[in-house]
Amino acid sequence: SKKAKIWRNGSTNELEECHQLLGELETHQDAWPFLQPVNLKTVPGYKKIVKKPMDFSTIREKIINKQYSSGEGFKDDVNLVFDNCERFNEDNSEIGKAGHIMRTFFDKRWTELLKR
Ligand SMILES: Cc1ncccc1N[C@@H]1CCC[C@@H]1S(C)(=O)=O
Repeated sequence: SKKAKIWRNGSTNELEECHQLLGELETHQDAWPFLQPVNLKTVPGYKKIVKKPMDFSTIREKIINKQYSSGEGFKDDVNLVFDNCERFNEDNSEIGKAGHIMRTFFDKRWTELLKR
């Protein structure tokens, strides 16, 4: 069977680790563009260009409502936030730069959480 993932604190409670990591994302100084859903009324083109909007508050709701069955679903939604950001924003824009910083931060913390 699939080798169980042992998390940093030895817990196998993946979703508790995800909830903790979400808190770190939300309080990061460069999280400001991603805290709430992109405003589809005030951001021209976003609704058409970005097929699956995602943001940190929506991820929080999904954790609370137990909509993730594993850490993988959580990781996929966090990466969706950053992929949407890259698709819509120039790399050297303020929002684009924040997205790259946040993705690097997330990738590092995700790797630290996962001990095979
Ligand atoms: C993440 C993103 N991607 C494309 C355009 C805009 C945004 N964020 C904006 C910047 C600050 C908050 C607004 S928001 C989240 O209120 O739309």
